[in-house]
Amino acid sequence: MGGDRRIARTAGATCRGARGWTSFRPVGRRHARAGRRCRLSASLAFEDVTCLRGGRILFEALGFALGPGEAGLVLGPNGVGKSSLIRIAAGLLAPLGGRVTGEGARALLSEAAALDSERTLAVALGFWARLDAHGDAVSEALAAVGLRDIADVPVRLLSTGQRRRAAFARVLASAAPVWLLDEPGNGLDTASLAMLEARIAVHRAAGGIVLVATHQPIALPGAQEIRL
Ligand SMILES: Nc1ncnc2c1ncn2[C@@H]1O[C@H](COP(=O)(O)OP(=O)(O)OP(=O)(O)O)[C@@H](O)[C@H]1O
Repeated sequence: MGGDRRIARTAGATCRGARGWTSFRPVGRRHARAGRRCRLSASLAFEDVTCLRGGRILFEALGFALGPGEAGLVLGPNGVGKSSLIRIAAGLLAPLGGRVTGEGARALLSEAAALDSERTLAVALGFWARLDAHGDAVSEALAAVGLRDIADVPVRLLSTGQRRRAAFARVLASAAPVWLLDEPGNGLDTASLAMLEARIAVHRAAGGIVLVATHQPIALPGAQEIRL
């Protein structure tokens, strides 16, 4: 993976964290964050990743690495490739060059919630949670995002903000240590945004990793900025 410290580079992109340039570190090491012992073992790294989409290079030779408890914040104007980066991290889009490595399952929140619109919220979420072998996590996840009272409502009847919270509940119920969140705050009111930030903080405190692409301000203390 190269040297211990590597300057993230890309055509017109920078990658910098609160503690300076990204550094690669051994996977699975105990991460002392705020004096806490981490329970999750996770990592995510982009190494010289180049993205071609629609015949256009969106970013080139992009590199960054996230260890337990860390967050990456993908920033940039419309159409620059933020969602494409998240899709590459999720394994849904192959990079033209470079590679993505990491440890731990990844959960994706994207524009499409991928919840069966004809099923009730609880059943639609349960489908995915059972695939992830965490079927019993649905009720807890719905409570966490404030949707337990409408667990029996069909997904198609949910409002925009409720739909986004349901998509986030799917991430919570997955128990994946690596969260890939594409515009997670879209459609959320102030209280829901605060809930999202709080859940992300709890996840990171437990050693989880979060990679967020967003237009709106989301509190991610100490996050590495990945500017496209
Ligand atoms: N399936 C596709 N096929 C071809 N080109 C695509 C496809 N999806 C997106 N693109 C193009 O890739 C570029 C980057 O799109 P992407 O959605 O990653 O940008 P973004 O930074 O997330 O934008 P926004 O801030 O508007 O959400 C855009 O020019 C878009 O037209």
